[in-house]
Amino acid sequence: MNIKLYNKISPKGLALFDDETYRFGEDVVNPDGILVRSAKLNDMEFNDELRAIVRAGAGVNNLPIDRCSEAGIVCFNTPGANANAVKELVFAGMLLSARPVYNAMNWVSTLAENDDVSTIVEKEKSNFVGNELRGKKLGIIGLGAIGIKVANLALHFGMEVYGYDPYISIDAAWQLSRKVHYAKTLEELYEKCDYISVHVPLSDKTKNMINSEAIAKMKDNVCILNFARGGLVDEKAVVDAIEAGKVKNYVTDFPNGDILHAKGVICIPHLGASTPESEENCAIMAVDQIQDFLENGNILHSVNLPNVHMDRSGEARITIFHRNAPNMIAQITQTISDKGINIENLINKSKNDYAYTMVDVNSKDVDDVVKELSLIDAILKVVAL
Ligand SMILES: NC(=O)c1ccc[n+]([C@@H]2O[C@H](COP(=O)([O-])OP(=O)(O)OC[C@H]3O[C@@H](n4cnc5c(N)ncnc54)[C@H](O)[C@@H]3O)[C@@H](O)[C@H]2O)c1
Ligand SMILES: O=C(O)CC[C@@H](O)C(=O)O
Repeated sequence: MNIKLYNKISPKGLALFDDETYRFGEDVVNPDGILVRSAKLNDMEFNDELRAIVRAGAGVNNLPIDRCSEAGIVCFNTPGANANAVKELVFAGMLLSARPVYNAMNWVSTLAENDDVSTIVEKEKSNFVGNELRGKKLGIIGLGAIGIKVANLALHFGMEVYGYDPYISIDAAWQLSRKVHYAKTLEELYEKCDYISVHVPLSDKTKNMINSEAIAKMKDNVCILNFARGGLVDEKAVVDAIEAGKVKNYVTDFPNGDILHAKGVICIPHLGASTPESEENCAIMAVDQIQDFLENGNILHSVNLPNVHMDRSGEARITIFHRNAPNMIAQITQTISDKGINIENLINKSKNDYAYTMVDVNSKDVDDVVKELSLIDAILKVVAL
């Protein structure tokens, strides 16, 4: 099978590919699977053989999910695999805002070796006084893998933490410290917090959620941290609010030409997940997930289909990506039994508009069945394994 790589995928993950079955690289053509990090695949044409795209990371706004679903391509990500790395950098960002370390270090570097450095430092250090995080209020928007870790760590810094996430998962809620205050509305979080950190996916609903209206509700001198996606923040509104003295800093992992040299903006070059540890975690999860899917049809951590796992039985497995429409199981089983093939085992699960069925059958001779199933209107892709 052919796996096309975009971006640098950790060799620790790639080493898990079985050499006899897989060929991988950046120059692979007609891939069965794609592994990608931040490369934008939104406008890419995909080949018919392509069955899976795995985003080795969390955000999937660089994938055309709707178009993939219609083409029967399963999209995956690796939830939580880089969350610790991002959490740590969020605190670096918070500290860079609280204490003017960056400007102070720049100033120190202007001193000459033959200066009386220690005397000058002691005399001038009062120019670089900052605040402590302890006792300050941190608001976290989005309590997923990263938001939870940031919230829990902030408590150890002595911060008072407010969290907002109307869609929080049960797993996530279990991991969140009881000491985190539950903000019922964004307004509550905005009016209370000195630091506001955004950890939600970028979507049509969340685009520009931090805009001038939101900023107007925030406390004066607030620091806004964005380690999620540039598009979540209306950058012009933030830059204007910094100029007006309303916002102290905007710390972002997503710089661009418009904000690069703006006053009060602290730009980090998308380093949130750039640690060997998280690159390895993401790559290992991505390779495990794509291999189990391409070889067995099992799905774990897809963003357009639910988790589906079935132990192998019978002589062959038929996997079917279809619309979540009425009468699909009846049509599938009828088509198979019309060919005199017995079904050993079957699983069907759906997620929103799409569904996935795996059928284990007692015959290896399934080419005709696959062809007939492919002709059914709501079926988007059929593969025999
Ligand atoms: N800087 C980096 O390198 C880096 C690394 C990893 C992730 N990210 C970004 O961070 C985002 C979050 O990552 P994660 O791993 O925590 O994802 P996650 O899916 O575990 O968590 C996202 C959380 O946001 C919540 N949410 C969604 N819409 C919301 C809304 N309108 N208001 C409040 N909460 C909302 C969800 O319920 C979920 O709990 C990713 O989507 C990605 O864009 C950036
Ligand atoms: O791969 C990276 O370096 C960044 C990943 C990050 O943006 C994510 O969404 O997981």
